[in-house]
Amino acid sequence: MQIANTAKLNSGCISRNVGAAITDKRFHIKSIGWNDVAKGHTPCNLRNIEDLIGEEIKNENHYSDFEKGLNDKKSIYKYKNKNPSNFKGALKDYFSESYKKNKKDLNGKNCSFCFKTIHNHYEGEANQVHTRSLHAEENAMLQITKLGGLGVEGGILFTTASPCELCSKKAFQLGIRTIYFIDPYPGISNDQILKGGDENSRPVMIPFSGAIGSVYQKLYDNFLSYKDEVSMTLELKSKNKIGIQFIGILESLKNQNKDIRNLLELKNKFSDQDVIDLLIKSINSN
Ligand SMILES: Nc1ccn([C@H]2C[C@H](O)[C@@H](COP(=O)(O)O)O2)c(=O)n1
Repeated sequence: MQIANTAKLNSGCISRNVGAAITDKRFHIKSIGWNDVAKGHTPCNLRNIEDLIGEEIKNENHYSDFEKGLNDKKSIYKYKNKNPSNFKGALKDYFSESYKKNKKDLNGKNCSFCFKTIHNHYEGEANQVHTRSLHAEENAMLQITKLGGLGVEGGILFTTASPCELCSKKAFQLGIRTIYFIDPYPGISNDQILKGGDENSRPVMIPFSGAIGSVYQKLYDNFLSYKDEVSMTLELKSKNKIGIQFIGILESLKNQNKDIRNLLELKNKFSDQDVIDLLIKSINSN
């Protein structure tokens, strides 16, 4: 899950960042994904409403024809209301006034917009399908297909947000048997998809428990190599064993601790107590 959690930092979605990792049943990693736009599309965090709400459209290739209000003449799609009649108009209507008034409060931050939120707002819907990104789980599944990996039947999906209905169906179809998740994502995917069908093939949803993110890092990061830590802990207690064997450790710590640096530079000989005091001080200050 820590790998899925790290993968989510790649996401350019401005609504939610999600990471996923798929393993086989023995926890060998098969693929990693995060929510991201289709290759070649520009992530939302790099786009700016200013490109679209002015008279002239800027940075054209970062926006779809639909967003630019240039719907294909043959398209049967229409916004329900006359005003705004297209997405460009909707974006202006949604943002223009508040943007003009409060732009300075962004302190130079890019004014990105969420297509899904605005489109749904004018449609009067709450449709998750309008997200520009592929979902993290979906991207992890597609990575296996794209790069020709082995099957994941019986495998495990780790995802930082529980899967939506579409990704749940795909997980089911791939034969994934266990889904670990952190945040519950709203919707009926669990009741509608994962608890449907053949009981013997249903993936089981398990809320993740354990250290994650910076807590994981704090818990597992070594201060010293474990070998040195054990020998130091055991041998510091027995007199006259210190001397030379700990000079190596002190050397490796000297850049982190100025007391150790001073001691190594000023003294040729250290008493056992010097070494013990410094190491304890150094461990405590870490
Ligand atoms: N299980 C999930 C749930 C959501 N998302 C992604 C898709 C969108 O990029 C964003 C949507 O978040 P929200 O519905 O909160 O706007 O999160 C995802 O990758 N996996």
